[in-house]
Amino acid sequence: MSLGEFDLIRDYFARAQDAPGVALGIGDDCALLEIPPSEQLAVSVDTLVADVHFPADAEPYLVAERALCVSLSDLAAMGAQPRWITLCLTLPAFDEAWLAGFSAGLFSRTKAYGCSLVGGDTTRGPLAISVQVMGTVPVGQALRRKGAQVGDGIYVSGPLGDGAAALALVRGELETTPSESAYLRERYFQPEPCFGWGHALRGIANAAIDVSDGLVQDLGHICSSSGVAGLVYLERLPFSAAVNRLDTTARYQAALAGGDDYQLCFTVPAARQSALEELELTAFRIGDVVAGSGVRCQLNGADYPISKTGYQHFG
Ligand SMILES: Nc1ncnc2c1ncn2[C@@H]1O[C@H](COP(=O)(O)OP(=O)(O)OP(=O)(O)O)[C@@H](O)[C@H]1O
Ligand SMILES: Cc1ncc(C[n+]2csc(CCOP(=O)(O)O)c2C)c(N)n1
Ligand SMILES: [Mg+2]
Repeated sequence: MSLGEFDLIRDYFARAQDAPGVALGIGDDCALLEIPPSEQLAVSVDTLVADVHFPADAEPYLVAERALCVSLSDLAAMGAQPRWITLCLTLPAFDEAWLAGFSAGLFSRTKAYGCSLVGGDTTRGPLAISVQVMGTVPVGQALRRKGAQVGDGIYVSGPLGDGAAALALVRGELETTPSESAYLRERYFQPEPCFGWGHALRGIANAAIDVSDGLVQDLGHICSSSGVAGLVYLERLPFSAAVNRLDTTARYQAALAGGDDYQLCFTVPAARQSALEELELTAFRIGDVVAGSGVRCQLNGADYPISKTGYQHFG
């Protein structure tokens, strides 16, 4: 007997979940969700296309983890708490082994981040995965791209360039030690959304974004939304041991324009710097918000021209 899309949904995704805030989950025309009156709903969707966002032959468990992590990263960047997700799957075939792995990877991460799958859509075609994420944030407290002010410090939550180095490794173009390989593979397939940071920065940061496309492009979004310019001091950028192994040009290229890092980049005014320092998290101050527009980089005081600012699908 051949199995259809309804069997697929029942067998791999329609788990009984007694999840908070879900009045009605998978199985009807819509899910019904309950949002406390003091909270706003934060919603975002990201699509991952085979061989554009992940290698088509990657293990399905890891593909699911990556899809969830990169989508949740946008909620973290807004300071929202993850609550619910929907999943749109386009699959070339009904491959039970692939689905079993994907479903296990997906539910391992929904459990880790405390969110539940409440619906989705399943179609046949070239492999692509869209995860819509929904979170809640106290009214008026979301971190936005707009709000950076001249005089703010520019910070990142952790090392940059891992995404680009990890992609080179996954493609077999980079040789590293076994422990650095393990680190980079984890950064590629399970890029931790910075929920601790997003939450802690509410009331401290003037503006925030997650670094998905590349630092210069993503910081550029903060700058254009806020009507300011960014000055980045390259000698202050934090790198992992694996990225430090790259030559200088490749290292800065990876950090500035590689993308796939999913760190937060944010700005903090001088008056709230001590509150930032009191957090149990270590931020790296990499630059200053200045008057003007765009993002400029300097290396030890000298201008450092940027040839590429980040990933663009049609660039
Ligand atoms: N096709 C679309 N229709 C409507 N809005 C869109 C569309 N594509 C993107 N957007 C919106 O444009 C804004 C920027 O989207 P973008 O995808 O660049 O941000 P992002 O999700 O932070 O980046 P990334 O996809 O690299 O993680 C978001 O508010 C997004 O919702
Ligand atoms: C197999 C493979 N090839 C290339 C890349 C690099 N890449 C693809 S999309 C993107 C930006 C974020 O995407 P979006 O803007 O669509 O959210 C980056 C850095 C990858 N991750 N996997
Ligand atoms: Mg984003």
